[in-house]
Amino acid sequence: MASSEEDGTVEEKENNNKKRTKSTLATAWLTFYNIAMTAGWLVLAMAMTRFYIQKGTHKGLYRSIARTLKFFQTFALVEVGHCAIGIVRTSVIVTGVQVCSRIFMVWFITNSIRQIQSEESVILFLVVWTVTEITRYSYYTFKLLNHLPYFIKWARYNLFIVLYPVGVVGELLTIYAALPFVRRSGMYSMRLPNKYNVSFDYYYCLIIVMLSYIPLFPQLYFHMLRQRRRMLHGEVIVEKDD
Ligand SMILES: CCCCCCCCCCCCC/C=C/C(=O)SCCNC(=O)CCNC(=O)[C@H](O)C(C)(C)COP(=O)(O)OP(=O)(O)OC[C@H]1O[C@@H](n2cnc3c(N)ncnc32)[C@H](O)[C@@H]1OP(=O)(O)O
Repeated sequence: MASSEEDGTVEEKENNNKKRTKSTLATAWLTFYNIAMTAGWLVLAMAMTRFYIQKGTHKGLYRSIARTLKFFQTFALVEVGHCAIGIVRTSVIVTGVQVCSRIFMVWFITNSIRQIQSEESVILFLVVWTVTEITRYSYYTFKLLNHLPYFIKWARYNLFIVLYPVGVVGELLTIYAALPFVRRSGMYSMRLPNKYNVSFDYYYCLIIVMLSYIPLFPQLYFHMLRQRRRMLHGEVIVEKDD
């Protein structure tokens, strides 16, 4: 009897130790990840500012930062994994839509269509993303280190009110600017007849993507407004499961 009680205690202790090791590892990884991402977006901010000061124009700016942008934005896919394995308390769907739409903008629109890289709308969403991500990742970093300055928390849960719609306008204008080039070049499209007997038109796909902002964006925006009420005003909000 005594030995089974002892066994129970040993097992409990082992389980607790395992949980603690797991959460220490998760915290260490998240701290490293958030510091790296803050640094990455700061590098982008500095590169954009330097380019503009030196050249006095935004033309050519995208090409000058393309590599760094592609690397850090693509690396954000890891965040979907964080939610999926439960080391951050965020919805996989919300994070997935956010990250995938950004990756789509970078790889399948801006990077693929040279002619639109100097559009003002590209600079608009790049500046908005950069400000957002520097604020967001530094917020997570300071929070993990238990030293969160109030102004960063304030910026995290207020700036998005303006930046989110402005970023979306930049993205939509960029996709809109891409449409004529996509139609003319027939890029990423498959016309019939072909050996797979499949037809795909990237032009119409882009129109569907633009239309999908209508139902999806308000959901992301209202999610952030709920987070704002929870974090800044301490409201208890019951979120629906994914
Ligand atoms: C394939 C093609 C698809 C096309 C589809 C097209 C449709 C697209 C429609 C909409 C497109 C939107 C495009 C986006 C544009 C822009 O980004 S514009 C720029 C402005 N953007 C923003 O302001 C972004 C706002 N969004 C976000 O912040 C997030 O991405 C989010 C996922 C939407 C919301 O964040 P969420 O994580 O839910 O909230 P938080 O309060 O920040 O965090 C909740 C808890 O989780 C912890 N946490 C999260 N991540 C981390 C981390 N990396 N490290 C540590 N901890 C993390 C966080 O601390 C919170 O913890 P608790 O305090 O314990 O709750």
